[in-house]
Amino acid sequence: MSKLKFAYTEETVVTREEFPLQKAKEVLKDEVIAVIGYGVQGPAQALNLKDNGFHVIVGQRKNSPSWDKAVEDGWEPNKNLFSIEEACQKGTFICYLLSDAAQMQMWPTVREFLTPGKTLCFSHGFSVTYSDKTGVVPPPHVDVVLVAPKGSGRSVRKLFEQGKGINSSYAIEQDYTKKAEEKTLAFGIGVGSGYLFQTNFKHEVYSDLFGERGVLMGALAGIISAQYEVLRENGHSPSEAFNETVEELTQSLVPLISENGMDWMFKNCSTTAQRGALDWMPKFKKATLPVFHSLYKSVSTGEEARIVISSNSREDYREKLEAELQKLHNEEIWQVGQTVRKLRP
Ligand SMILES: NC(=O)c1ccc[n+]([C@@H]2O[C@H](COP(=O)([O-])OP(=O)(O)OC[C@H]3O[C@@H](n4cnc5c(N)ncnc54)[C@H](O)[C@@H]3O)[C@@H](O)[C@H]2O)c1
Ligand SMILES: CC(C)(O)[C@@H](O)C(=O)O
Ligand SMILES: [Mg+2]
Ligand SMILES: [Mg+2]
Repeated sequence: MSKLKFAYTEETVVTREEFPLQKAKEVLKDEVIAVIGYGVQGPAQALNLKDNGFHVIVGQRKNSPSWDKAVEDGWEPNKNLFSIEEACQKGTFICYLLSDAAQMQMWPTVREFLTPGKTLCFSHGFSVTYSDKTGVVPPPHVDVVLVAPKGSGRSVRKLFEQGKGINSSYAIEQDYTKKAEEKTLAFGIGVGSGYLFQTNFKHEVYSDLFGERGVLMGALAGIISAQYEVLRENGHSPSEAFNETVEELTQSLVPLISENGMDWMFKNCSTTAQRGALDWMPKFKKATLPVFHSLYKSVSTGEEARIVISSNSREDYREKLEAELQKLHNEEIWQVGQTVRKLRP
């Protein structure tokens, strides 16, 4: 565990060099890790743990598409794939990876199996931070911890298969055994984290909800849509509008930002582009800053959590969501994208 300087601030970071896989396996050697839920994060974390040699079982609702997916992925019913209840009973380190709304619904069941000394692990601070809405209040005799990969479950698995890793935040909410931190770090290394940085449940959920509604997904999708629309309204062809909005962003410029930062990406564009981007950057910042302020407020007051819980708990939630995503899929820009992607050399 080292203290690293991030610009002017010192933070705690744990790397694989400091906490090797061998040590992680030693720390968790007597634990049965039960991954509850096999949606997006569940498969990635469970498969990475299994491939890394941990004792892991999966708990999932029977007769569900996720159960069938688990079987397809090689999990065997009654051997290492069980109902949620059975897995919670067998597991000593319970990794709660149902959707956030489902965590709330299944809580009365899961709570029954939290006997003294077990660990309850989350990948999001949602259920515990908004306990006034979710009712998720863990008993005092368990460790309550968090390992939150900072990316989609798809990337968690893909990067692991490529021999790389994603970064994760970690937090300890309750340390009953006095070994919570060691176990959490071992688990974080086990699921394939490249490194782990320290947070707390509240900061994890606030930043995560803010980020995904903002730059990572909501704001990104919004400004992409706006720019495409203006280009199309002004007579630009679909391929030109798409290339100038999405394709160049993902294929050329974001990889440059990833390699060496925004300034370096700017340095590798023309002086014409630099002048215009530097002039327009503050205008976009000014236009969006109030939106970001109201978004943070909506997160910190619990309004976003309330919306998530009320909409995701509805019977017809999946169908409604599918219809919304289908609408996005059918938009001209994303239809054009299908053709453009096929043209990539
Ligand atoms: N999706 C991601 O990549 C990602 C990334 C970081 C953190 N997280 C966090 O990880 C956790 C799991 O998220 P996810 O996106 O993998 O979940 P998900 O939406 O994919 O759902 C996971 C499982 O919940 C089950 N489920 C849904 N409703 C249920 C119900 N009423 N009763 C019982 N089971 C039910 C589904 O069968 C599914 O297998 C959440 O806390 C989420 O915030 C997710
Ligand atoms: C992958 C994300 C957006 O980082 C995650 O937070 C999620 O909720 O799926
Ligand atoms: Mg999230
Ligand atoms: Mg996230």
